[in-house]
Amino acid sequence: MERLVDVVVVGMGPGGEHLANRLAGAGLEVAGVEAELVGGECPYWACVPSKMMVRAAGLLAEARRLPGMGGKAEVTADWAPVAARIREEATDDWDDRAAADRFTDRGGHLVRGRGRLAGPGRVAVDGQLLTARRAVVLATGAKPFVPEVPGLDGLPYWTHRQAVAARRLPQSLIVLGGGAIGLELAQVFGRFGTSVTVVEAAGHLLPAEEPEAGRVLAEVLEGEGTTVRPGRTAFSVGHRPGGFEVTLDSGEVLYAEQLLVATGRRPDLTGLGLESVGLDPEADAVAVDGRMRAAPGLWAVGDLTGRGAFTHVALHQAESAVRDILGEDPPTDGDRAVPRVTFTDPEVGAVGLTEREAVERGLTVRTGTAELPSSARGWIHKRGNAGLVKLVADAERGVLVGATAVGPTGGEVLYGLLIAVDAAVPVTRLRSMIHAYPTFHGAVQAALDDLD
Ligand SMILES: Cc1cc2nc3c(=O)[nH]c(=O)nc-3n(C[C@H](O)[C@H](O)[C@H](O)COP(=O)(O)OP(=O)(O)OC[C@H]3O[C@@H](n4cnc5c(N)ncnc54)[C@H](O)[C@@H]3O)c2cc1C
Ligand SMILES: NC(=O)c1ccc[n+]([C@@H]2O[C@H](COP(=O)([O-])OP(=O)(O)OC[C@H]3O[C@@H](n4cnc5c(N)ncnc54)[C@H](O)[C@@H]3O)[C@@H](O)[C@H]2O)c1
Repeated sequence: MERLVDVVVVGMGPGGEHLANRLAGAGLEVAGVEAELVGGECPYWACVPSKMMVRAAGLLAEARRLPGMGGKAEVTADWAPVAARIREEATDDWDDRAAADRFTDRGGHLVRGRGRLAGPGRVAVDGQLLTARRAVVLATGAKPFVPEVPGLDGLPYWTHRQAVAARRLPQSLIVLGGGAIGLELAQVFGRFGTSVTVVEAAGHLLPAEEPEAGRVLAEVLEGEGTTVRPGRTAFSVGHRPGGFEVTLDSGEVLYAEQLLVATGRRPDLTGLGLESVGLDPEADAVAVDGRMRAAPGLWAVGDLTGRGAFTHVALHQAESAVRDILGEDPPTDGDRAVPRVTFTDPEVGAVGLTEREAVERGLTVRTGTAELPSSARGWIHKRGNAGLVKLVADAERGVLVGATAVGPTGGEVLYGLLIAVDAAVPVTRLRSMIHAYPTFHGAVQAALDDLD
């Protein structure tokens, strides 16, 4: 069976769904191909349910902070309402009817199945051939990267999907990987009573961010009873009834009821038929230009492009591709400053370059740091006030090229820093601004003063 449309979108996660809905809404004939659920990873197994978990765990932590601050509370953690909320409110029990209807109500043609390029402008899906007059867009996301650890293959370990769908929490958990997924979930489970150990290969947690952020997180997690093993990897893994046995490269042996592998996500290009359009199926990601073009008539957006695996990046890229496909005014720049927030407590908000990245680029780097507990708001806040603001400036241009805000609202404090970095606001101008008192973002002023 063959079908001719204007645009074929392969993969209907945040990137593909946004693009398909926008183009269908603009009157184009759009076929959206989806192998699992319309909406992709973010609403069903990632951002949304994990942030519901984070919110619940945050409430427990705040209640436990009451003594010495405002009374006392007897806190009894209960996973049942979290599991129910994930099923009923976040995922409709992993049913994508609402998202599918949003697309088809706009006139979109939803094709269930796994799409594969079959030459320029052509996509094959289970015996059906879709031909695009105007564009094919790849938006197939990424898959968990599981390291080759002896014994691990074939064992019933968790990825984030099983963690998010858990109806019952394990008594103990080893988390392999101290990045965003590992730390958000480790803290949630720890606060609900699971005994958690985090194993991170790099020298500090959250190695993509400033080391100071990783150190603050390690202190907070350890203070909550979580064991942290930075600079360690798994040497071997075994499993018997009752749980997992993980031997670290140091020789230490860890035991736990469950193992969560959170060692990164990678674009999965296998089976996409990239060779049929002259692209390398062995590449790490699908390379794109500033308009998200991958080849003539072919666009790619989202995690698949390897350019920052965040929903907001997928949406931004999708909008660039939409405008390019519609032939509208120049598409939005693909090189804007990318904000990143890890939703631990404290949150880690970051934008632009870390100090090390700035030095590696040969910039004349100045850094300024302010500790949150010694800021006015941090001191008032008291329990749960761990955090800092770190700024990275290019001294020659007199602008910030990177910034990190760790704290109870680090992701929100980030907004001002995002504007400063993205718009290259001169440091002299930032210093002359008035910061409201007493706010967490007030610490930015002290960090600016520290740049000298
Ligand atoms: C636990 C977790 C928490 C996260 N939290 C956040 C967060 O708080 N904030 C944030 O910004 N990001 C977060 N992320 C990252 C975010 O989920 C991704 O960046 C985002 O989902 C990427 O969107 P995408 O459209 O590129 O791909 P995906 O969401 O992966 O969607 C790709 C879709 O393509 C489909 N597909 C794949 N191959 C084919 C094929 N051949 N044919 C048809 N369909 C196919 C898949 O089934 C899927 O539905 C989190 C990720 C995880 C795992
Ligand atoms: N809040 C958010 O926006 C959010 C939340 C979760 C995930 N995400 C996205 O999902 C992506 C994947 O998340 P992730 O946490 O899996 O990846 P990640 O790359 O952020 O972290 C993986 C960690 O695992 C470590 N690691 C790798 N191999 C290891 C090994 N053998 N033993 C021990 N440690 C090992 C790495 O050093 C790294 O710190 C992230 O890049 C992020 O973009 C975003």
